[in-house]
Amino acid sequence: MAASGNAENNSELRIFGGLDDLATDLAEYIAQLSEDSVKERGFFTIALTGGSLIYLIRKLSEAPYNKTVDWAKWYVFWADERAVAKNHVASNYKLTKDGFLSKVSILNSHIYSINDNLTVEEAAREYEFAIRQLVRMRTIDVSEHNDCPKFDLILLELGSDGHIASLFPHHKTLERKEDWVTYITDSPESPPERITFSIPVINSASNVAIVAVGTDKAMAVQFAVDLNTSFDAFKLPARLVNPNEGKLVWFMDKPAASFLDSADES
Ligand SMILES: O=C1O[C@H](COP(=O)(O)O)[C@@H](O)[C@H](O)[C@H]1O
Repeated sequence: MAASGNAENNSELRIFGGLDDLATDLAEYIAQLSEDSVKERGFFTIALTGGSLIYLIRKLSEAPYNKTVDWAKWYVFWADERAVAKNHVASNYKLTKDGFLSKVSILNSHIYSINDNLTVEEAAREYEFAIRQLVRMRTIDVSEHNDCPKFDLILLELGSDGHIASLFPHHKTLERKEDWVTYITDSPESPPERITFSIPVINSASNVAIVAVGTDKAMAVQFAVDLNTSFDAFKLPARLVNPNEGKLVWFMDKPAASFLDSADES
């Protein structure tokens, strides 16, 4: 693995020769954050997304983590969801349940999936309300910077157009400052209706990790990571990820990192 950091914005790039090494390191990173959060606050609040990410966190359900992680302290959320039934192949909940949740002992009452029986607007409001209750009880920490929830970890996957969660280039959701959870009805990727965390919520997390794998992500990675290049961030939502008080770690394979100078060092 090649690693490099940027002290100015508290970010780190981890570049791996293969997906198995990436998955091993990602599992260790999540397990360590879980241990630290449980020690510090008694809970671990994690927001997941869809894509190949769920396959890449599979090692958490294997030894030693299946035994060593304090699963009873986990609270699981989704940073985005597609407006489809929970048993639909495009559902991020289904993907996560089949690939991860069904293999570890997280309490059902700690799994906060997004309601698939409402309009996206209603589902977003309901989800935000549930998160507000958990912030009030301090199960989810609160940001000292604003009143936003401070998740212990938000785990995102980069889209080849630079989208993260369901925040797409040039979309008006990128400007939402007040909403914690918002919705779209015109996603450029199917399905068109989706629910998503807003940028302020993502940037209020204690830790944000972005996974990028494959050559089709290389261009988006370059513009998201190289903050010295002038570039309109609204064209590339991942560039807007800059945790206020937290840390950002990128996990990528060599093809995704191939346009970065640091990729040559590994
Ligand atoms: O639509 C989505 O895409 C991203 C990942 O992008 P992909 O092009 O690699 O599939 C995913 O993280 C997000 O949760 C999802 O809804």
